[in-house]
Amino acid sequence: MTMTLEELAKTVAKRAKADPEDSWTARLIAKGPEKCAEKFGEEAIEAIIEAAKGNRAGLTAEAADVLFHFLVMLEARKVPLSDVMDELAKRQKRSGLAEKAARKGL
Ligand SMILES: N=c1c2ncn([C@@H]3O[C@H](COP(=O)(O)OP(=O)(O)OP(=O)(O)O)[C@@H](O)[C@H]3O)c2ncn1[C@@H]1O[C@H](COP(=O)(O)O)[C@@H](O)[C@H]1O
Repeated sequence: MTMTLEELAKTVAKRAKADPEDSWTARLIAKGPEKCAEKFGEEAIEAIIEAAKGNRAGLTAEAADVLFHFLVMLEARKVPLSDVMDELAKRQKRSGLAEKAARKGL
């Protein structure tokens, strides 16, 4: 069983409109975009800790939390996942090092 980020983003958009009594997504969204961003940051730190420890199972679980809360943060600010993917697609023709060098030249 696998799922795509696009599928999860659709679930997040749907659950954002649910009753906060019944949905973690709706509860977070109801607290506002700043809280959603803060929660994403907390989950990212938990993932960093597991990565630093070399705990693969822990990192897998925390990475899932990061991706879910990343999508909630985007939903809270109404940034579509497709815009993020389009931004990545634009970068596909250029290596990250070349992009960094070009930015330094600005
Ligand atoms: N993928 C997730 C998902 N990942 C994590 N979480 C929730 O995120 C919350 C994280 O809370 P906490 O930080 O308090 O928990 P913690 O990270 O264990 O932290 P500690 O308290 O242990 O330090 C938990 O309640 C998890 O259940 C998620 N909640 C929902 N989803 C997806 O969203 C769908 C809709 O969920 P609802 O919005 O709840 O209906 C679900 O069917 C899933 O597909």
